[in-house]
Amino acid sequence: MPSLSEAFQDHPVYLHHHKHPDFNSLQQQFPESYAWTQPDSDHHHHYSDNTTTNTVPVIDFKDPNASNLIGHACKTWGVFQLVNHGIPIKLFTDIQTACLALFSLPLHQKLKAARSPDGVAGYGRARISSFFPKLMWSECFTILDSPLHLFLQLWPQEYAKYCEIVKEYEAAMKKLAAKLMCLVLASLGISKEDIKWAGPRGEFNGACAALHLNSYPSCPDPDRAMGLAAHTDSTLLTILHQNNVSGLQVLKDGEGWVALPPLAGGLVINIGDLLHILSNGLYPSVLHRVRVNRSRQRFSVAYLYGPPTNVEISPNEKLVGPGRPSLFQSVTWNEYLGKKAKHFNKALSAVRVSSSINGLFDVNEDQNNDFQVG
Ligand SMILES: C=C1C[C@]23C[C@@]1(O)CC[C@H]2[C@@]12CCC[C@@](C)(C(=O)O1)[C@H]2[C@@H]3C(=O)O
Ligand SMILES: O=C(O)CCC(=O)C(=O)O
Ligand SMILES: [Fe+2]
Repeated sequence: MPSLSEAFQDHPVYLHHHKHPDFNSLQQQFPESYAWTQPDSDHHHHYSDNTTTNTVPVIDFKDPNASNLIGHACKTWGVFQLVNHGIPIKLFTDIQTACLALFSLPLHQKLKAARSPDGVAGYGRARISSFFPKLMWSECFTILDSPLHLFLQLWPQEYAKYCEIVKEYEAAMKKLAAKLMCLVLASLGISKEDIKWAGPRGEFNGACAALHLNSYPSCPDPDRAMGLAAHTDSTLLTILHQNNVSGLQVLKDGEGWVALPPLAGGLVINIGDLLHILSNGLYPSVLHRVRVNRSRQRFSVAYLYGPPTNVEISPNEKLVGPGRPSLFQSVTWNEYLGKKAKHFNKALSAVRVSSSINGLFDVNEDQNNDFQVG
């Protein structure tokens, strides 16, 4: 089975035209290369958090009705917050401590574990940076399975302690993701028997995943900056832990950008593009972005969860029938990551049956690669 680390071999991303940021030296100044809007531009009106009263659903995992609630949240939002999931708080404090230790290292040290242009794992800026003319106010670190080699570079003495934290965190996320998959699929009328790689008890053992640590330093001009530009994840689902600093927003039809305030001990679960495909378009992969603020550094830990890299994902046959044509071609995760690397937010349209037959693109696709930040 090809590994996730090979996903970008044919689509290297060279970010050398912008130097790596040293945010420690940028605390006082705000270079124009990070400015997504003009000073006092009209966009400022759109910038303030939406005053909507509509909020992202919060779901109690122990609720006997959880599957229905999850189904409703996935269909209407593509995202929800999960509480009472049984993951010990200590795991969150540990992984957040690891984030702080990692991103506080001097830049030259972090660069010893830099991600290569055709690689997935390591330190750098978000891959999607290459699609934008402006820099994002963030840095990230991606881990596939074991971080041993990378952590040895970062912490020649203390690597073992941080490796252990990552190992425990990944194991807990893997279990939770499998449970969530069962509930999400059940809400679509799909059972684990319908998914070949689910395994007899729905353990989804062959699943692939990446752990993505994000740091958003405090910013001298947050209104003009962008922490992480609007994107969807290519995953089946993503499980995100944020420290107690807000910034994450999701785009809701007819509402605009809606903030997802951090809930103590809560997790954000969002649908990714592959589940959008598997659900034959019933569950939207939600467009999300991160804004930054003037005084507080924000950390987040995303567990990007997908199928074994060589498994073909296509609309489930239970969701296809007369009057309900299959909307997507079948695609493996690695193939899809390749499309994402090439087309970014137009990748879903690129695997749509209608667009490939007619050479047409979705009517709403133009907005998806838009540079607009409002
Ligand atoms: C498995 C992966 C999904 C991801 C690319 C990656 O190889 C590891 C990083 C992931 C991430 C996180 C930030 C947003 C995103 C679009 C990106 O550029 O890197 C996602 C990728 C994705 O879901 O497509
Ligand atoms: O930092 C966040 O809240 C979101 C991060 C994210 O979207 C990602 O890592 O894919
Ligand atoms: Fe994301």
